[in-house]
Amino acid sequence: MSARLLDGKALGAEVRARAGEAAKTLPGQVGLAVVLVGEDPASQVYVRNKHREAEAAGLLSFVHRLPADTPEADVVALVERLNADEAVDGILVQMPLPEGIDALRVIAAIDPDKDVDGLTETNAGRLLLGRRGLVPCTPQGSMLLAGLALPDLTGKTAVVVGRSILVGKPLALLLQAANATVTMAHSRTKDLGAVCRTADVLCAAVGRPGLLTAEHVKPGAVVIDVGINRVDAPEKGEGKTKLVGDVAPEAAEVAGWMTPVPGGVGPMTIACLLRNTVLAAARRRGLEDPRGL
Ligand SMILES: NC(=O)C1=CN([C@@H]2O[C@H](COP(=O)(O)OP(=O)(O)OC[C@H]3O[C@@H](n4cnc5c(N)ncnc54)[C@H](OP(=O)(O)O)[C@@H]3O)[C@@H](O)[C@H]2O)C=CC1
Ligand SMILES: Nc1nc(=O)c2c([nH]1)NC[C@@H]1CN(c3ccc(C(=O)N[C@@H](CCC(=O)O)C(=O)O)cc3)C=[N+]21
Repeated sequence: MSARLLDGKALGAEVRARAGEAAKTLPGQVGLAVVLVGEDPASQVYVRNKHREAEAAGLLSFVHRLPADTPEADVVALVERLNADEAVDGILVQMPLPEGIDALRVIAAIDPDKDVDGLTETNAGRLLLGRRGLVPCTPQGSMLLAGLALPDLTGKTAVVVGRSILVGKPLALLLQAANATVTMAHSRTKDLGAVCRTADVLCAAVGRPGLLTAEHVKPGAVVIDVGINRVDAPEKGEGKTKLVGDVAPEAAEVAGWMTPVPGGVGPMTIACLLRNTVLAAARRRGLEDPRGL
């Protein structure tokens, strides 16, 4: 058996197109501000992609680049300016922040109603309590991809490997909200293979290339690979690298459905960021959530 592909590029394009259509129905232009501190090469690529996709969807995109040695207080002051800026509907502070800047303090400065990353305590709390808020983009994108394979997760078993605030924890909450029976695994989990093999939906958000293999996968399972790892690729030529996930490619022999890396959860993350920005814009204008978003 070979797993069917859960295509994040194609679904992401649909989600972006719907976000663009919904943005057009709102008065004024929808604005997204991205803050990038320092020169992390991966972050630069992501921020460029976010800017390009936002503009392609008809949103205004403001990218604020600050040097790595910017004092925390200046980053916080920029966030506060963006909170007060009427043209800005969504604020994203790209992680990781340089050493010496406390990410929690910067995140805490973001207006929760502009927090399109869903990282503030307010939005994390809303998600926990099942109230309307802004849901982190990567977990949201993971759920949309899982939904292509299993439109109804009721009674299904789900295992989430990884318990970060950005991915693992919110993803487990979304799976629970969708009536799955959820297990969370992490670096202290005993017999990860046995735990993972219980999963109808197996989600990997770890950051270790190939940590999960065919042995971790229940036959026919839906595998959502959130991991984005840059590794050497000597087969492509000297000094070349490539992106791989947390799940070894041979797992596709056992899985029923699987997300590729690249082209899986990554593109969905950016699409859901645009979706969240349009949602935030509608709510800030006192309007209903746009239909079909
Ligand atoms: N596609 C996308 O859009 C995005 C992709 N990512 C990618 O997802 C991956 C995870 O990111 P993030 O959640 O931020 O990572 P973190 O480093 O914050 O968390 C990693 C988690 O994996 C767990 N872990 C580490 N080693 C093992 C192990 N051997 N067995 C089981 N669990 C383990 C850790 O456990 P413990 O808590 O015990 O330490 C931790 O909970 C990365 O590759 C990142 O690049 C991230 C964000 C967006
Ligand atoms: N505040 C904050 N919010 C984030 O959501 C956030 C962050 N910081 N820091 C880093 C992680 C990582 N992340 C990705 C987004 C898109 C791709 C993506 O588009 N990936 C493409 C490939 C891109 C490439 O070729 O490098 C793919 O998987 O197909 C990947 C990773 C968002 N993150």
